[in-house]
Amino acid sequence: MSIPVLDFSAYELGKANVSDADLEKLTKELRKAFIEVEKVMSVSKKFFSLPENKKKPFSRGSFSCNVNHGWVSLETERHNWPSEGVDDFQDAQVKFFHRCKELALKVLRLMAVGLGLDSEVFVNEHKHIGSHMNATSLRSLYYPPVDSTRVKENQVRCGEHSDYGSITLLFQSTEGGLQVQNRAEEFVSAPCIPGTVLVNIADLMQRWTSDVYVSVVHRVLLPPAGVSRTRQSLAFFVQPDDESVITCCDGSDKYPPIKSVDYLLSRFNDTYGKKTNLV
Ligand SMILES: O=C(O)CCC(=O)C(=O)O
Ligand SMILES: [Fe+2]
Repeated sequence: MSIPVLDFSAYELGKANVSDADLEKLTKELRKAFIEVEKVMSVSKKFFSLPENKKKPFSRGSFSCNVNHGWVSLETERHNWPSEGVDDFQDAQVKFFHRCKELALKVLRLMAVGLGLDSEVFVNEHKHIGSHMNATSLRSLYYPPVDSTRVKENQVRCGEHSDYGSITLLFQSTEGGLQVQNRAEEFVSAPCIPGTVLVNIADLMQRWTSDVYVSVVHRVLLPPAGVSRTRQSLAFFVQPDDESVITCCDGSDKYPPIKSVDYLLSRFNDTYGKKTNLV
């Protein structure tokens, strides 16, 4: 699976007017990037694994509507706070935090519309980003150069996990190293395209949408032996407001309602030691 790359310029930060048509187009692309690509991949895979005689009736050339439609058999075709010591650290981080917040709200709007929901459904539960009533955080990561003679067994840069909140905006340096798991449970390398922001669906969003938007398992491996390269990234972990109760938006009871802060704390306990039981 390749990771979809969308042009967000129609709805970029600071843009005052966005036409309904542009917004609708971007909403569809976003929905497709989050859901439909995987769907198409999986049905295609099913089709390809059928026996030859089941595929033949759908061969290219047998559709009167379009000569190019249809299946082509093999071999047919020839063709990633310190306020002292670093000037402007705090100022830069705070400004960046607010820009991320605005971008995240935009993405959340489109995600809601993409599900046929009111555009503000998710945004309404993210009213307090940047205050003590919301746990959204900006994490700045730097992975130092690696001395391959001192690497421990099975050591990685960041172990496989999915993020806890609604979405994560990830900004990565060009060295790469991030891998994301597709629905076939294979890890694929995320490309580092300058100027792009990687959007990860996180676990609360998966619960919220009853598994329509599925959270992504990801990891960062060490560079190959002998390669000392560093990695730097900025992760903006978007979390619903502490007191928001996340309930399946399709009205189902696939996941029981849970308070955002309770969910986050239980996940932190799991990550940092204590075990909690959640449904
Ligand atoms: O270095 C990265 O880009 C991954 C960081 C990450 O996944 C995390 O902190 O949750
Ligand atoms: Fe992560």
